[in-house]
Amino acid sequence: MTTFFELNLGKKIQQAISDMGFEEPSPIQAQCIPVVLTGSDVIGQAQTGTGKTAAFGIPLIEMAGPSKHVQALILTPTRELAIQVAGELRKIAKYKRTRTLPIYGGQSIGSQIRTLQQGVQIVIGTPGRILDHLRRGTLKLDKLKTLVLDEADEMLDMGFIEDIEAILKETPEDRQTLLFSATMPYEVKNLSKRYMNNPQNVSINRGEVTVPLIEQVYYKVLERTKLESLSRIIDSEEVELGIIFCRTKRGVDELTDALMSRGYLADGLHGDLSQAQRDRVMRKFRHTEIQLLVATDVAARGIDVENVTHVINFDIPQDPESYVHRIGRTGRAGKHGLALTLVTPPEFKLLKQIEKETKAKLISKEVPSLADVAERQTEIWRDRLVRTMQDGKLATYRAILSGLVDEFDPLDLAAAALKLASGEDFEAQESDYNFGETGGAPGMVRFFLNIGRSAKIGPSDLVKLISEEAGIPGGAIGKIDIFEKFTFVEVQEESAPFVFEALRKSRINGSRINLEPARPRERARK
Ligand SMILES: Nc1ncnc2c1ncn2[C@@H]1O[C@H](COP(=O)(O)OP(=O)(O)OP(=O)(O)O)[C@@H](O)[C@H]1O
Ligand SMILES: [Mg+2]
Repeated sequence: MTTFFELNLGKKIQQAISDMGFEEPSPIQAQCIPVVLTGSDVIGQAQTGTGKTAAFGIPLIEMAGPSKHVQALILTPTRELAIQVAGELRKIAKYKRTRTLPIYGGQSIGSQIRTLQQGVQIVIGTPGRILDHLRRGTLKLDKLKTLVLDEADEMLDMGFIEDIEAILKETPEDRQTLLFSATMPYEVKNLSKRYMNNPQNVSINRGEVTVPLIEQVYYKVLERTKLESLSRIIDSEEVELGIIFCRTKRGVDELTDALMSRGYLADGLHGDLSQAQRDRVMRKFRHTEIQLLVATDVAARGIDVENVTHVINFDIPQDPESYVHRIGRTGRAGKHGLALTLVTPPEFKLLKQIEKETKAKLISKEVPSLADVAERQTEIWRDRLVRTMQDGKLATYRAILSGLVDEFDPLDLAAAALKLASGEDFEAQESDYNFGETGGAPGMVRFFLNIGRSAKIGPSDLVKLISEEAGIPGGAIGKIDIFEKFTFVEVQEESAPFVFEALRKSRINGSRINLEPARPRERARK
């Protein structure tokens, strides 16, 4: 087993790597770093989440000299990835202070130009904006020593190849060229030889492209009940962070809205959003302010967010490479992950093709029934409770309870605590969900709001807000049930149209309220 020490890296870099918490090099790092340091061209292939970024990042920083010219250029297919790779390089360069800069579209070109003028040694960018700078003469690559194509097969694909060739023309012939990806189809490897000089192949785990730590499952679903299937699947899983992939931008918008109105903490990411919006969504996801990131393939490659437990293909990916990269957003750096794919009948052929080309075995599971979901929820809460108890550090809570156990039944106390903590009123759900069957109050219409307890708005605030916005007396508002992620409000029938109109237009904490008259829910099958 190689250690970072044995790789003969500078002290400052070794210290930085140790600060990053890396104890030993991953296989691709152990094999690539020495070869890259000799100046060779390298084609590096290793599974998703196995540290390819540092496999080129560490030697790049090691080789960076004091000259203020751009010495290395890393190209990535998306802006988010450019930002992330730049972040990882900055960490490696923490003590050496090599100057790095991410350059991507949608960001002020002026500030990029000013930083470039001050001298940058390593640029990380997306092809379009890099070309823009080359044409303006604000970026010069004539002293470039190393060019890296991260996600190389994507970069050499039709969508990017012209831009890449145009950029290559601006670089010295004798540059070092490094290609990295988890997938490297034969044709791409062949094509890449045109741009490389006697490349060394470093390939880890030949023949097995997906990560064994990712459990792969598929569900047979029908197009028209896909959303309901997805909700049940999510509700019966313990999702810490999940990425849900859709085929189109519009699909992302629609699914995001639908999930939000069902009370999930979700937000969408695709290429038609402004850069500020894209940044905000990624930040919220990285800080776990949202639980579900709904995205197009813009998030399929390279994106590394800690604790993504689930990847869900709401729409099955169109080719096996996309599948490999999408599911690779989980199961990273030695962690387990779950990849769930929804498949409609006409898509079965695609599924078979994915299985064949990735040599992966997807297990088939049934979409859970409502009764299954209820059972799973109970299990999930039971597990969480036991885990919390076993983790200890309960002194404060025990102190609160110690005065109560003499007076009340401990089981009742525990039940009340669980009710509070779960934020779900399982008892209330029995009757309220089945509106129309066990009956909401007569003469009342119930509304469903996508704001919940997390919005920190109490019942009296809601009464005030609704009565003011809709111009109805407060007395027209009946029962309000605030759950963790959503709220039910009952309103007298004659006031309902005003409430509907008013709430549709209003915002709470800056975001649009999703509102719909509550429909009777399917009764859990017993
Ligand atoms: N030697 C190491 N020890 C521990 N963690 C590491 C090591 N190298 C990298 N990591 C961490 O592993 C995670 C995945 O690394 P990285 O994003 O470079 O994977 P990748 O191989 O580029 O994956 P992808 O194919 O999806 O782009 C990152 O969070 C990174 O910080
Ligand atoms: Mg990567």
